[in-house]
Amino acid sequence: MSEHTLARLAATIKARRASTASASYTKSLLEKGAAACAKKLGEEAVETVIAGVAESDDKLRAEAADLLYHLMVLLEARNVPIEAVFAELDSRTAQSGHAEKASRPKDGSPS
Ligand SMILES: N=c1c2ncn([C@@H]3O[C@H](COP(=O)(O)OP(=O)(O)OP(=O)(O)O)[C@@H](O)[C@H]3O)c2ncn1[C@@H]1O[C@H](COP(=O)(O)O)[C@@H](O)[C@H]1O
Repeated sequence: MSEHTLARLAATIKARRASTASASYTKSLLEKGAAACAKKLGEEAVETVIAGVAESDDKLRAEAADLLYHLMVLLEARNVPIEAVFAELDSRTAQSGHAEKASRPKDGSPS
């Protein structure tokens, strides 16, 4: 799993919205609207939490994959590009780098 995996999945989900194929779970979910997609994401989040507390690593991995998929579907339903989420994360990394530098003593000695 990488940023590219998520970007590829986002592109597939977007393509499913425009698809005329009837047998797409993604398309049927998107057609129900953002509120239904958000509800589904909430269910998957709860399942992931339960797996994180009380189930096997395999189960947690599977639930985490479901959770990411449903997050991507919600982003598509709301027309929020995954690249905007990546940019948000990148800006936080940059900010925390600045915060680290700012908290270092000016003479460079260890704190
Ligand atoms: N990554 C996923 C993916 N992860 C989870 N899911 C589906 O999400 C659902 C979540 O599990 P549940 O047990 O809650 O499902 P359910 O009871 O069948 O669902 P509901 O009726 O409650 O909505 C399952 O139906 C899974 O198949 C996914 N469905 C599709 N994809 C990918 O999305 C792309 C488009 O797929 P299609 O929509 O099938 O064309 C492809 O690349 C797929 O691999």
